[in-house]
Amino acid sequence: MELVLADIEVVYGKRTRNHAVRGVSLRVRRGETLAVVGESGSGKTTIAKVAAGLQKATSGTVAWQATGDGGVGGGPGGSPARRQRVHMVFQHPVQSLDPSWRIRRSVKEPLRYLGMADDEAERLVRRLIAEVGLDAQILDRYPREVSGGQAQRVAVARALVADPEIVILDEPTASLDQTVRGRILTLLADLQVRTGVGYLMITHDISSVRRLATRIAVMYRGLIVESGPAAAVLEDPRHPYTQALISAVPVADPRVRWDGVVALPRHPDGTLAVTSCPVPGSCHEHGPGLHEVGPDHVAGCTKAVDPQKAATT
Ligand SMILES: Nc1ncnc2c1ncn2[C@@H]1O[C@H](COP(=O)(O)OP(=O)(O)OP(=O)(O)O)[C@@H](O)[C@H]1O
Repeated sequence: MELVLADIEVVYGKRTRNHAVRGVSLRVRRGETLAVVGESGSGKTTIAKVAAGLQKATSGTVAWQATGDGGVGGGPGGSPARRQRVHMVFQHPVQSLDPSWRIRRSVKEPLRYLGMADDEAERLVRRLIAEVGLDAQILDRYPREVSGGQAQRVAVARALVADPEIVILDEPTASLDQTVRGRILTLLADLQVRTGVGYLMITHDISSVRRLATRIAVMYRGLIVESGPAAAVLEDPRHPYTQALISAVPVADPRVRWDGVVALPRHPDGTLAVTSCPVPGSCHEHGPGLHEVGPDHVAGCTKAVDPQKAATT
């Protein structure tokens, strides 16, 4: 199955209208990881919430399409009674768990919601807790009694317990230290191989992108300005904004985040002053639209600058 967002617009506020997302289209397939990257305020979390059904789009559609991989909708994959289509993992794992519930209850909740009998739910919960590398004893604890890394493993177990098609990861490792971050990324990658789950990952963290992404969508001021296979976008970025983002992060230092730390130069009106931009200031509103720059690789720049050419002009 494929989650398809088409032409999503989100405008916050009635009086002071904030056009947070402008005509965004994307798709996430089972077994794939789409990383949505871009600086703070570019609309990534809003897109994640729309995809998860937690935020209504002002216009556009969110739909599931069959891809013939036997997912939800009567195919051979999994019992529909155990299936949830989409689940979200948030940035702050401890805060995302109800403090008054033992871990067992939090992980079991999606199954209870689906009406599963308690003994079957208990069996599944124990299996998932083992799969995320935790001891079953943790089920009797409260969130305040576990570490941030353990809480994120619990959140991943809870996200996967109802066998979703897609898990939305909103900055899944941002609040964790470097070592724990690496382990959670390994866990997410393993679970994807084992279950075929698809990930829509919102992140600032370039090491997460390099590690997990099969596709990358780059957002700038509510627009997708480039998207394509991860290797193509990382190695041959074509939009000046993507080029600026990638060149601003030294590859050798995975601790450097893709945002906040990176101060990109701006014009007084807030648009980016990217030196390789061929038509500065032309991308204010809906931009020039996306066009193909490589196999399955699109960029929304009038010239979709060739980095080598840009360097010599
Ligand atoms: N509930 C809300 N009400 C009003 N404006 C909002 C709301 N949520 C987000 N916004 C605005 O929408 C724009 C996009 O925000 P969003 O959180 O989606 O961006 P982001 O790329 O996820 O940023 P960050 O990385 O900081 O979370 C921003 O201008 C933000 O201020």
